[in-house]
Amino acid sequence: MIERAGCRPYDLPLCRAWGSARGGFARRRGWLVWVEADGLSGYGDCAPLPAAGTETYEAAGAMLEQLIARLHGQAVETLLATLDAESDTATTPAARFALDCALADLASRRRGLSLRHWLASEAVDRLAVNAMLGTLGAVDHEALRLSREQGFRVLKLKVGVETPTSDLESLIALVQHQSVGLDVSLRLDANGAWRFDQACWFIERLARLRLPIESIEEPLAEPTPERLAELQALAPCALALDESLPTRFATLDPTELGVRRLVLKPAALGGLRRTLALACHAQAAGIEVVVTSLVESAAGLWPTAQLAGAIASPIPQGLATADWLAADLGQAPRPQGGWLDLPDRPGSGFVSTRV
Ligand SMILES: O=C(O)CCC(=O)C1=CC=C[C@@H](O)[C@@H]1C(=O)O
Ligand SMILES: [Mg+2]
Repeated sequence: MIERAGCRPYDLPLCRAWGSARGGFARRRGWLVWVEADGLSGYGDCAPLPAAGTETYEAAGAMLEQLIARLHGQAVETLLATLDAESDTATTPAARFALDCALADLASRRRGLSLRHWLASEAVDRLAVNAMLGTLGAVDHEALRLSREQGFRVLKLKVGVETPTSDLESLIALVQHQSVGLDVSLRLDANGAWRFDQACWFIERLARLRLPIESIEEPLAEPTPERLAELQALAPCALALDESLPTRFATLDPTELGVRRLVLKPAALGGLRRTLALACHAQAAGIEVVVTSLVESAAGLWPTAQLAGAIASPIPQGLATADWLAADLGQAPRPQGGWLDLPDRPGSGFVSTRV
């Protein structure tokens, strides 16, 4: 039975501004959510980011208050099941994700299991992760070199902030300057910047020039399955849906979206087990999956990484975002040599260090 629960707001500055074709941010605001039962605590993070598909900060705060008010005296398993049942129709995924994580953290601690093993017995302990370098126009050769030296083999860059012509020029310059392509490839994220004709132009050139592109997230401003399938047929790499992924999973057929890959942000999809179910469904149908963070605090990054461990996709995961934050709520998972090793301890791994 939940004996106590609550949340407290946080406001964390970034080391440098995050940019994307859907706009950027210089700080992350949210709430650290906690639940307590049997002398144990569980933590979650509510860090709404509407550009990535969540509700607004105000809507998340209001929903969090309602969700927390109904916890007291309820059994953890009942609450988890209720959240899962309601999530498909909910319009407040970030608030639900926070509570889901706090309850799942508590439930897995109670069972003495890491959160990933609580989610899936065949979970892996090690994940390949990509580096996130920022917008293509702002990235310098030094950052690229450093990431390679640190052991990252997939480097993610935001495109679509500049014109397609200018992005292509920058990419060519970057690739020529560095030995990208020998052992490193680039993951591009257009965040819905391009018209169909612009995307075709860009992708045809990438193919012709044989640039070492690992995948492209959200190429289209109007991402219909038909247009995406046409584009995917032209592309020399996987195209991925991210923020435009439909959230009503019950009726979703991953093979009919037109792309080879799904980027899953559990904080934008409303919960851990619901994202796990979608990932299993997609992988069984031959669609690749990548789990990524929402550039949130350690309280959200830990359960997101644990979920990725449960999903066990071999593709580098978008979990190397802790270094973007100049302050945090606890120690965050940090990759070494391009890999993230997940701890064996019970729960998500998050320990709150600020009071
Ligand atoms: O995928 C990664 O490596 C990190 C996460 C990431 O890139 C994102 C998180 C949140 C908002 C977005 O701008 C961006 C994305 O769209 O994938
Ligand atoms: Mg993306």
